[in-house]
Amino acid sequence: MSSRSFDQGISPHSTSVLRLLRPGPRQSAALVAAIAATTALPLAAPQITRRFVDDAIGGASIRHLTLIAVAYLALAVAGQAARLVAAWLAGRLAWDGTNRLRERLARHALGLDLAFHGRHTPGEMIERVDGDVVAVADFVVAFLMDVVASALLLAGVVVIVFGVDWRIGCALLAYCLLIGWGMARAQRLAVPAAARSRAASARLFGMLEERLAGAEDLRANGAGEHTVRRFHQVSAALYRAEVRDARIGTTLLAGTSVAFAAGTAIMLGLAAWALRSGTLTVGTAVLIFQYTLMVRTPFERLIDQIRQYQAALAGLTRIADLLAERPTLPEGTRSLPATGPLGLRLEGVGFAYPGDDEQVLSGVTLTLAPGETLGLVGRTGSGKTTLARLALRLYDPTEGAVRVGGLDLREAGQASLRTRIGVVTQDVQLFAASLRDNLTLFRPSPGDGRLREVLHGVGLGDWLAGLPDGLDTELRAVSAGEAQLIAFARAFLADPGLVVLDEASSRLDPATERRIEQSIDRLLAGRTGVIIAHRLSSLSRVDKIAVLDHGKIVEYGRRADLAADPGSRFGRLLDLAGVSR
Ligand SMILES: Nc1ncnc2c1ncn2[C@@H]1O[C@H](COP(=O)(O)OP(=O)(O)OP(=O)(O)O)[C@@H](O)[C@H]1O
Repeated sequence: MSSRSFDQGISPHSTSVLRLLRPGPRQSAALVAAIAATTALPLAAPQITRRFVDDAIGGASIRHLTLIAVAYLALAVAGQAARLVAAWLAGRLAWDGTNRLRERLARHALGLDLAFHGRHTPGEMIERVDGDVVAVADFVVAFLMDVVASALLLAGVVVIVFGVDWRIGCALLAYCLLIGWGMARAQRLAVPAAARSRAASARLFGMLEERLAGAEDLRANGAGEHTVRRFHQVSAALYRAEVRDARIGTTLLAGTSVAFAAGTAIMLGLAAWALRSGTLTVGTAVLIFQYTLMVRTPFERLIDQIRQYQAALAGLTRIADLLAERPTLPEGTRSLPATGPLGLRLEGVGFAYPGDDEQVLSGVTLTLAPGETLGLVGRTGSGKTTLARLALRLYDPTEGAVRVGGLDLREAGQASLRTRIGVVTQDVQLFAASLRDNLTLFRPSPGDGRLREVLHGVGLGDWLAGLPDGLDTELRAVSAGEAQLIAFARAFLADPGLVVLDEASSRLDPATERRIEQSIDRLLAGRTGVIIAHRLSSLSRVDKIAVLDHGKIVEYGRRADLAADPGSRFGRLLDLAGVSR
């Protein structure tokens, strides 16, 4: 692997990623020393063998020969110890670097806006933040341990043999170059087969994951047999790819072994020739033989790293691309009013999702005074959730402006936005963590007293009392209703001035529904609210109604006025549901 191929493959962004993996100066110095020892100690071993052989032939005493043998043993042990220390140091370096990089990527990914996350699945992000990072870090360790140490060892062997006999040195150098060239070429044959085998394996796992996730639907619809047949086909494709990969691998291994054996025989022949012509001693011939044997392992390691290098380079590029992603929503610098309810005003708002031509909202104008509540009504796909997302500034409108507390949301800073505007979605995300962490979302707790008070406030007092470890209980099986109430409790804790509420559309039991209704009333008291209403009963509490149809407001006004208007859509909706106006 030449340094040129490294330079060609690594972009400036990737270089900045590698900088994150760089160890401190003391760690680097220790590693350099350990790698130097890992290389130098094995290089010294054949010198001792030469001495032993020549001295033995020269009739040295048993004591003298034993001492040389002990020195040889000590050298071997020291070489292994140095390798262990270097591997440990390189491992530490990789772990530290991996953690730094993973943390940086996770923070970066969390800071990117919804438009980005809409384009990338959670699985893809996990692969980036974990899989790619590990591939890169592993390569860094392997690079230091295998590439650097192996290259040093090879160079050392060639230099030493040159010193012994320049003609044999030349032959060894030519042999190394030939073997290196041959192995690199052979590797090129192996890489596509290995890639095909990995792709087949990814397909199998992707299919398994998807089918297992949908197991309930598949069984309910009697699609099990078809799924198993498909599974069989994908497994067969993996088998074929693996067999091909293994066949190429075995052939290459056999070819490499023959090439090394031939090379060793030639070097041995040269040494024998030099011995006969009297230019070498027997010990030196043994030394050359041993050095020739030493070239095989570094070569194999180097060649193996070419394959790892491809994977690491691909990972590195993807990591760098992710780090180069910038939030598309520029951060404002102003703050929303710190206390009290916040008014909401949409002025001629139009919106299309990034990369999508479809106009999801157009010409939406409405006003909510501080403390007022708005019920958003409309058929599925009419744009209710999208409108809520704009009020939370998860996206910016493509036309018009969204103002909260008099401030255009584009001018507001993230911190103020996230504390002053709260959201409760129907898709409540609970984490495998304690109830306390689920309430505070891992932020410093405002105190157990306050948490208990809020849980009582949303009607979860009895539930809390029944939990084995109270606030420290790890949340596992939580019902949909309880999850909703926990989400209300989160919103209470943040004490926002504007609350966006996407009501649960699924049916809950009457008792839970009542508790949720009560919690909504408490949450909205003294706050401005936008409710995406799925239950008409929720609309009894709102001040205003906006009916959305295909992204346009087709009816908007005070609830009481619309209910009283015999021709209004809202009135007809109430009539249809049998709810009194
Ligand atoms: N992330 C997205 N990217 C692209 N288009 C989207 C995205 N989310 C929603 N849409 C599209 O925007 C339109 C409005 O969707 P939206 O979810 O706002 O409707 P909704 O009224 O909330 O529907 P529901 O009542 O089913 O939740 C739909 O045509 C939908 O396909």
